[in-house]
Amino acid sequence: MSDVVFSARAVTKTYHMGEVDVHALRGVDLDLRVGEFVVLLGPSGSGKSTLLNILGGLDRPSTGRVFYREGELTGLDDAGLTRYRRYHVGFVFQFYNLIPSLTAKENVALITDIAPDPMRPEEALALVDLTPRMNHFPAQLSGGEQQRVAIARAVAKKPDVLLCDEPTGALDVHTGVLVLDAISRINAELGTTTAVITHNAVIAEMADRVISISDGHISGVTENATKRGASELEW
Ligand SMILES: Nc1ncnc2c1ncn2[C@@H]1O[C@H](COP(=O)(O)OP(=O)(O)OP(=O)(O)O)[C@@H](O)[C@H]1O
Repeated sequence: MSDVVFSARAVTKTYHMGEVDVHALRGVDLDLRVGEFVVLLGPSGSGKSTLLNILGGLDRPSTGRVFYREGELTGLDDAGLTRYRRYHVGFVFQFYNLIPSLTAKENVALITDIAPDPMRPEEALALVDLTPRMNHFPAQLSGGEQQRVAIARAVAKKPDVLLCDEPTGALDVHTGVLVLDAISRINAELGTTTAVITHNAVIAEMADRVISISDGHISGVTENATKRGASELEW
């Protein structure tokens, strides 16, 4: 069996803004392997979110092809992409998007209620060290705790891939480290292929591989001979 989860081939994305064409991706070739922890590193506007959204089936390339395991995402219709996202992908964004009137456990249960083979909400919250806060509402949790609820919600359906867009963007260092630690533990313990977008080069030290993106291109790929744990990072 191939160890490749995603393959992107000659992927471009152009946004047409009135008279102006914005070339967000200018020809990306990329393979992501089963179980790896990848950081997508690049400056603002370089195309990181666009690439992650295409891999996650939230958006489509303008040209090029994207494969997920033995299927082709670029061959799916909208219903197919929705199924793909629902069953295979967990997303974590910079802002947590929790429902304020539901507790942490209830926010996670929203997903576990519709997934085919989920873990229990309690289990997902234990993975991110939030057992004691399970019955708290978002307003009663710190930013980092809310982000960990969002991570629990993303992984509770046991997705194959976890895609995180600036998960620590709104957090201070200490809280950011706790969030990154939760993400890397999930990658290690569940084997969930994980991609994290950041423009913070320090975070790249946690990854198996660092994919550098600039101006819509992949400008470099490096393997980290040794990975650093989240608690060893400082920025
Ligand atoms: N929906 C859209 N419509 C028009 N242009 C867009 C859209 N989404 C992204 N872009 C443009 O595409 C380019 C790449 O954006 P993208 O969000 O992928 O970059 P990024 O590297 O994730 O940036 P950041 O770190 O600031 O989030 C930018 O020039 C952006 O303005």
